[in-house]
Amino acid sequence: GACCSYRLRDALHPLWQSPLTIPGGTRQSPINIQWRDSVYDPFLKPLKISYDPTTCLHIWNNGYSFLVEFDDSADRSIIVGGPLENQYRLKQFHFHWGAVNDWGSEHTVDCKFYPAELHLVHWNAVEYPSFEEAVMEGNGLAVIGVFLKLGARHEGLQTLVDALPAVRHKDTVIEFDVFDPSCLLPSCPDYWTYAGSLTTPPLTESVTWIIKKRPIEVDEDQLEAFRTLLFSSHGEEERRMVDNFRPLQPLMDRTVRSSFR
Ligand SMILES: COc1ccc([C@H]2OC(=S)NC2=O)c(OC)c1
Ligand SMILES: [Zn+2]
Repeated sequence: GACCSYRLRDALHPLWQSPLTIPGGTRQSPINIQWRDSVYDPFLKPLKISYDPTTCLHIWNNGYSFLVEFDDSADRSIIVGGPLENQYRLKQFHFHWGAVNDWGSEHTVDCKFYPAELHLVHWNAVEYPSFEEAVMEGNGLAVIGVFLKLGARHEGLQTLVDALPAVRHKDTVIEFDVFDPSCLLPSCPDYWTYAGSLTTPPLTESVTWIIKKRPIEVDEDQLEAFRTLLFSSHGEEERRMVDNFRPLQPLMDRTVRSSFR
């Protein structure tokens, strides 16, 4: 591949103790997005996003990342349009980040890593009865990926950052009852889209990826706050939660489409 060797791909990754690609996987994530190889698709619709901030439930540390989870028992926080055939319900969002600012994102653009990446996770509640079922289906999930770059302080993110000390250890949770995730989206509507997978076990090939072209800006203190979280539970030897991203996977027989020229 252009910017990465795949010999690692078949190794065991320290973080997950499982193969980095599922045997026979043809649409694994993350990937490098080579801007000049992406194909403008004029038939792609604008992505419509409507989130109800009161569907926010809690923040918890699941030992891989910290997740903000939402009440997905009705169509109150949804996305529709873009490359999607159906309406998808927001289930949770979380981040991936590095130990230093030179890396941390899962996807790369022209082989460039960002210090962190946000994943807004949605499931196809039109065709499937639950998130758990949708995770197993080719069109079950839609994940919006947003790159974070080092820059100005992000006021919307700060309310999340202020809650992180309460979820420092794995399996800790706090109530978080009003938050509007649209404050974490860049104003630019442009995105790339491709067919991919979850990036941690079960690695299922069920994700329609929507990767925003423009990053959002966060400051150094906010990135450092992510790095104060722990993979480890209370009472265990402390292991800092950093570098919770999966190595790049081969593009194989896929085309990345863009919503912009
Ligand atoms: C069972 O639910 C899961 C499991 C794994 C992931 C990983 O796959 C991506 S993408 N980021 C991750 O941390 C997930 O995220 C949507 C949801
Ligand atoms: Zn993720």
